[in-house]
Amino acid sequence: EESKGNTSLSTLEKAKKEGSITIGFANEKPFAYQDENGKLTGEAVEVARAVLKNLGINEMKGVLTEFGSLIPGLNAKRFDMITAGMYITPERCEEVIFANPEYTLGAALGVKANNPLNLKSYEDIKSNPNAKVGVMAGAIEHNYLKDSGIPEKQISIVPDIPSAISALLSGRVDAVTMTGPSLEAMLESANSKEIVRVKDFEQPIINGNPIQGYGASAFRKEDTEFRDAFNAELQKLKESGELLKIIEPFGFTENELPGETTADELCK
Ligand SMILES: CC1=N[C@H](C(=O)O)[C@@H](O)CN1
Repeated sequence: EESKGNTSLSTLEKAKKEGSITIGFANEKPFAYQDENGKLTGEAVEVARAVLKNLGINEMKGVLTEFGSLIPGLNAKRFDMITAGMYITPERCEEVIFANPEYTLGAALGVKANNPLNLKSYEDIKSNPNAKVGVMAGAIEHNYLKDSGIPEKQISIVPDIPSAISALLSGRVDAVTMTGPSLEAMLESANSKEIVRVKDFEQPIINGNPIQGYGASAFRKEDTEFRDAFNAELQKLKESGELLKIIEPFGFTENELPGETTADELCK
């Protein structure tokens, strides 16, 4: 605990005073990444940029870290918020607090062209002991795979999304799983006819429901004031329709709008 004397400012007060904030991101296109010119952008970054601007914070500085290190990095104060499109989950809510969601999505599967093992669901991976699936460390899809009953020996954990794609290209894995937008972005940059998205992928059913992720910015537990201020501005962007305009350039549509779902509900 830092001293709470007159001189110690909250994260929000400090950011407002300096007009600047440091965010953690994992270079996962289209959520949060650096473009060709080195500019920090992406769905989550641009939503945060609009919100922060309305809070009087005009500059965002990025700290790149592996997805699995975002929460530890936030809590170690390497940066002051996470803008990585991270899904709100009860486990994560024990370590950080989330703003309300910006979008909602399911999972996707990438395979070799013509899908040689005919993998169309996590169940198909489970029922073929020879099938190996790659997933990014710290990504929720790893939990989905385990919860679907796929043995660990069929799961290959890689540090980031590009490593998942190289594992698939080289044949070290037969499939990769990640969000649809991440897979689409990777297929575009790989620009290879050898790997494809499974079009008729069946969403995994976990606890009786097809999985549905809700992504949001995350903050340290003590920064409730910051999170609440962020939520208030985010709500205005939702009500004005501005949110959709911000996320559309990154491939999101009105189908991905989160509706009225709140972080509170998703933490339970
Ligand atoms: C944007 C994103 N969401 C998922 C998660 O929150 O774990 C993973 O797919 C990693 N990336």
